[in-house]
Amino acid sequence: MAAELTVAIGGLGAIGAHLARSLDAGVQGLRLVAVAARDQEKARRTLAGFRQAPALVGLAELAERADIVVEAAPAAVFEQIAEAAIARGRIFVPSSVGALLPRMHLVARARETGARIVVPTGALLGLDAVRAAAEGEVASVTIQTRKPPRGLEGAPYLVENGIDVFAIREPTIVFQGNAFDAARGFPANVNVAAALALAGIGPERTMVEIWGDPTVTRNTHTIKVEAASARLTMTIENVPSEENPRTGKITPLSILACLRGLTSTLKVGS
Ligand SMILES: NC(=O)C1=CN([C@@H]2O[C@H](COP(=O)(O)OP(=O)(O)OC[C@H]3O[C@@H](n4cnc5c(N)ncnc54)[C@H](OP(=O)(O)O)[C@@H]3O)[C@@H](O)[C@H]2O)C=CC1
Ligand SMILES: O=C([O-])CC(=O)C(=O)O
Repeated sequence: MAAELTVAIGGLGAIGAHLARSLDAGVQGLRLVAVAARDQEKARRTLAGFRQAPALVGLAELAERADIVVEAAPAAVFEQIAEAAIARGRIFVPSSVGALLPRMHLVARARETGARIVVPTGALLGLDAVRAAAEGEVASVTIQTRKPPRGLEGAPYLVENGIDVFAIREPTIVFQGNAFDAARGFPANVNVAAALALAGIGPERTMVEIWGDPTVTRNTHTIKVEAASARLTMTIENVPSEENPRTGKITPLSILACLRGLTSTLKVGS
């Protein structure tokens, strides 16, 4: 039987709190040992009913406590969590994947320390097929994201361009460009585009459209891939989570599935 891996989570919001609860309920081969949050009182309330409460520690300390460090915090504190985890040679599982794109030196650093960076599929789908296609020739990869306008609120690109999401009355394209620029302009919104770029042909060639769409109630992502081996068109319609409408409910579930894959005897999907 595979040895048990310990898990630490940075952030106890829509993703982190859900994931922490699931791990506390018991997952074969994984044990939650530490978490970090900003509001310590709120974190204590979240952890109050746990069967085995994890230690509440600072962001940089997560890496000292566990084999796997899951980042589930705002992109602004990504580096603090990532650098410590990679320096200690841990398995680093990022949620704020958009924050990884401009920091690819972390991958080189991980190579030196023996750390691994495991990007979960998150709120997206089909990264197994994209990775397979990218082993051969790929002509193009595009992703179209449609969100209820309030789910885009506060994105730096919209602020810089004077776009008021609350004034959007009909489906409106608010961004068109590559995944690198999308991640910079929408750091809390298009982690999915960043993950797609890393799975396939990179952030410069992966093209992104973002729509503010008052006709949708779900965060909807459609990927199209034109490859020598296959043509893929896939759509996922994510139910926004109560805690954070920008984040689809499937995200913590995807990370849990990813963590299970790190220890399970039977692993399905590439
Ligand atoms: N890869 C993917 O497919 C997806 C990725 N994401 C990304 O995942 C990340 C987390 O998302 P989500 O869970 O919805 O975010 P939330 O805003 O719901 O939660 C963020 C958590 O981080 C904590 N936090 C904030 N600042 C600090 C700090 N300085 N130290 C410790 N903890 C801190 C907050 O603490 P407190 O509660 O005390 O305020 C909160 O618990 C985001 O970057 C988001 O964009 C989201 C959806 C899909
Ligand atoms: O990509 C993201 O950051 C989140 C998202 O769209 C979703 O959860 O559907």
